[in-house]
Amino acid sequence: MSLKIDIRHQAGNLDLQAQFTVEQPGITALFGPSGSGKTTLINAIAGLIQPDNGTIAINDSTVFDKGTKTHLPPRKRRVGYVFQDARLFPHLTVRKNLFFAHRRATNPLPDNEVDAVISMLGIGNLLSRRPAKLSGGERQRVSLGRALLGNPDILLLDEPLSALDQARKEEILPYLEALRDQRRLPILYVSHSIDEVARLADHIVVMENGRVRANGSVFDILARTDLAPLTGQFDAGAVIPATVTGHDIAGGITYLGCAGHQLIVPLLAPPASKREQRTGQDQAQPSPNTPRQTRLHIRARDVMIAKSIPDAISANNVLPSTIMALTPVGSGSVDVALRLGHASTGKTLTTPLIQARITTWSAQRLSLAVGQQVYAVIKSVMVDGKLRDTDA
Ligand SMILES: Nc1ncnc2c1ncn2[C@@H]1O[C@H](COP(=O)(O)OP(=O)(O)OP(=O)(O)O)[C@@H](O)[C@H]1O
Repeated sequence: MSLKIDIRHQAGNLDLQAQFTVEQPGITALFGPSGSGKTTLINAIAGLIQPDNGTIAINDSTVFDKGTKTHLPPRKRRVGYVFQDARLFPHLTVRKNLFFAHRRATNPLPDNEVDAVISMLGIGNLLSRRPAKLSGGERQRVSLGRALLGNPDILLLDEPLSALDQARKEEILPYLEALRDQRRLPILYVSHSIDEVARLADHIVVMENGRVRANGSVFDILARTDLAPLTGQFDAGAVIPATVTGHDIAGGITYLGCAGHQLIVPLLAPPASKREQRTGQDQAQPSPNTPRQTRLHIRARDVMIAKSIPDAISANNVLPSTIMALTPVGSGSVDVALRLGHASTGKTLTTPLIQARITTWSAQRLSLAVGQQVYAVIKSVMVDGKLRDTDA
């Protein structure tokens, strides 16, 4: 699965010059300030607009090439598009909306997979309803189902959650995670919300003024404090992958594993319980020792640095780390990029990066330098969208 973009397009004041490749399945977020050209770019991929110049290839099939005058119409591109508003036919039931697209697709999803998609999106009980009788979140799930029934090679999502309130967003996010994890379809996801991107995306393409400013894994891009002004409301810091390895219900804590290290946070309820409670099954208690993947958002201002393992402090999470870079921020602070772990001689660390923001005075007092082995003291982390103090 691949998407190769190399286009140039002038639209009003926008001078779009975008060049990037997505080789992997999973979610690639297209992120950037309003007006940076995200929608124009995915409209070009979908075939809704024709760029002034360049090429677009989906799965090695050229869908646009100015040089050879190739411009496949949208329905021949095997692209699923979900807009901000669901755009369902109001006079048709959910079933008819879904199968309207299925019948017209050149290569529709095989019948034996249709039920799996309907069940994955939790819309089986909505099939006889009209769109007016659905919540905003349900409408977007139907819209996702409609796009998937066309059996696309790539899914384009243009801010699919932005018209929903927080509760409806929380309702639909697990379905997007299931889509990412179960169907292994490449998804290009336009979003303004860095929290959504941090939770969902595997890769990020950062756009600014019609240009691709950065392109890389979600973990590398979000650890770059030089991009923090572009990523806006995001607290400078890092997002790192972790596994929920177990719970101590009596002690009120959850154990997380990350790159061979253990972190402790206040007890987390497994997210599956929300879905199961909605379908009527009761699961009030988290089940102990159920591994699941999650992501931790660690803000730079929540990380302190110690040169040796601190004794008798309340912080539970003290992780051996190696200093990779020291970057001044303004006049009085320094961002310290840290890789988890202490490398043995001659070995290069490939563990996740985190950031600590400390005063210049502290950095000088501790004589911090690149390559030094230190300890990151993590005061709080964001897990499942909530900030959790880890020394509580
Ligand atoms: N058909 C057009 N005619 C004139 N200007 C256009 C046209 N299409 C896009 N633009 C210009 O391109 C800019 C970028 O639009 P686009 O919708 O691609 O940005 P965006 O990054 O998706 O923004 P947002 O996040 O606000 O949706 C717009 O602000 C507008 O000035």
